[in-house]
Amino acid sequence: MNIEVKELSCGYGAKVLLEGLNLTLSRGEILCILGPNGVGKTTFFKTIQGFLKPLAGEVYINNTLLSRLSRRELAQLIAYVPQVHGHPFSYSARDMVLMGRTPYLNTLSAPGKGDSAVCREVMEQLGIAHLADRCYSQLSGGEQQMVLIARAMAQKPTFLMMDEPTSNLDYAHQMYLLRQMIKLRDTGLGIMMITHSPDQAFFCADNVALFYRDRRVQAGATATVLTETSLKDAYGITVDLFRNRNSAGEVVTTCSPVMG
Ligand SMILES: Nc1ncnc2c1ncn2[C@@H]1O[C@H](COP(=O)(O)OP(=O)(O)OP(=O)(O)O)[C@@H](O)[C@H]1O
Repeated sequence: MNIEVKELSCGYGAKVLLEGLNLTLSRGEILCILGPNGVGKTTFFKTIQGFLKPLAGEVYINNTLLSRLSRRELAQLIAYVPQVHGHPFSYSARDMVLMGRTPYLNTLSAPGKGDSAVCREVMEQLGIAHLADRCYSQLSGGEQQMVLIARAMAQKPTFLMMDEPTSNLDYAHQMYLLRQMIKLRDTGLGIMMITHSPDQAFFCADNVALFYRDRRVQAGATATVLTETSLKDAYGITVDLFRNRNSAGEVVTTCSPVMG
């Protein structure tokens, strides 16, 4: 089972942002998408989820052309965690998570006990069960972020797409979330995640796709794609990469910008 992108070009009409993109996300894999602001990462996500037509090329989900899948079929395969923004309605956090069950409900049917049990389970798994009765719009940005992730997990997808999921989280919650992603990856989920942090990619990604301003995308194993040269090329800043053993004995790569 995989998402396969073949010779994909995406953008808006005459505004081409990416060209000739080839990559695959398999189950049990984390793929991080990196690149400068405005380069087309979210546009790529919209294209993969069928909200935007490809300008050229194809997207296949489990060998089926994306355009052949219904919205319901797609929602049972791919869950999306958007960037946090205000929600005008006063739903409880529990009801927000319950919305993740929509792809499994028939028209006019309400969520049942099984759906509630799934929601309870994912909220517990993500450590946010205590937020269930709180009003979503009154939660902090980080708490809202975790609720949106729980909603996506309640969808019981094969693939999870996350747009900067750690942007509102404090340092401890960032690490907690990345560890959860690794656990979910190990249960067979395929995860595609946009991040602005090469360190996060080094921490959790099996593969990365680095988007450049000139429409190029370099995709492959994290250590092969993210180098001092490619990061300078993509972001225009000099960085040093350090490969060390941490106090737990794990080999880790970290990235440090060179000032001046
Ligand atoms: N509906 C639209 N029509 C035309 N251009 C758009 C539309 N939506 C976004 N854009 C433009 O497309 C470009 C890429 O936007 P996108 O949100 O994909 O970038 P991104 O790489 O996700 O950026 P960031 O890292 O800042 O979130 C931007 O210049 C943006 O203004």
